[in-house]
Amino acid sequence: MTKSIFLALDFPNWKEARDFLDYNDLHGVPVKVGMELYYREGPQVIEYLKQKDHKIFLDLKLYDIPSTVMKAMQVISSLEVDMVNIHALGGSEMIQCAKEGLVRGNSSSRSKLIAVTVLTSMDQYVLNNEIGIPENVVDTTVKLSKTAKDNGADGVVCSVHEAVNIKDECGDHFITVTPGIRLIDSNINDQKRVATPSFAKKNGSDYLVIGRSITNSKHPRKAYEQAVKEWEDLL
Ligand SMILES: O=C(O)c1cc(=O)[nH]c(=O)n1[C@@H]1O[C@H](COP(=O)(O)O)[C@@H](O)[C@H]1O
Repeated sequence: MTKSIFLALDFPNWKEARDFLDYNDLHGVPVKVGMELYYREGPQVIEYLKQKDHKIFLDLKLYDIPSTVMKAMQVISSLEVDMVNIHALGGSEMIQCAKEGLVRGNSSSRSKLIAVTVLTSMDQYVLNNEIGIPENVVDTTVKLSKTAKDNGADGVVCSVHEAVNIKDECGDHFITVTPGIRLIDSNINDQKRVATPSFAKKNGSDYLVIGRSITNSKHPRKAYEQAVKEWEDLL
């Protein structure tokens, strides 16, 4: 799959998501389906989006004991999405089981397994004082990325600010997916580690995830085009 921007479809139901895509003429753009939409609509939302030729990142961030994650991934693999994610914090055995589940569910699975490192809504203070991880954010994301890679993940979710370090340690083929993207003048909301699309491109991101900078914009189509332009100017 070519490097691209996933539009986060953080909507409460398929009708709202579909109306947004239709009204703003965003047919066929790569999309991310997260917990809110998936928990409401279930697997049929994936089928609807496939029928409309969207590439799909299914963002359910699995994080549980290894056998549970394996069985869940077995089910998810039948959806044949382009990317699916887990939390790297689940550790090596859970990551291996996620991969194993994808293969058991569908031996020719083409879904990329992506591990979330440190959520972009967290900063150094939270990591050190609330979670109890003493290292800084960059070292933590790099360590989690190495664990993810060594145990079968195809890439990670991280912020733009760690992507170069992760590429240095894990190699250029190891995928970096970066949310926390803001167009200039957008509200950062609950995100802490943010960056613009052009900064992301220069700093080791393979895929961007953008939600509210586009969905809350007065002109979502224009906002999407601006993001793509910033991104593609640098390709
Ligand atoms: O896995 C993700 O997609 C994810 C990981 C992360 O660390 N941070 C993060 O924001 N996300 C998702 O990326 C999207 C970002 O949305 P906006 O902040 O509105 O652009 C949301 O759907 C989040 O669930």
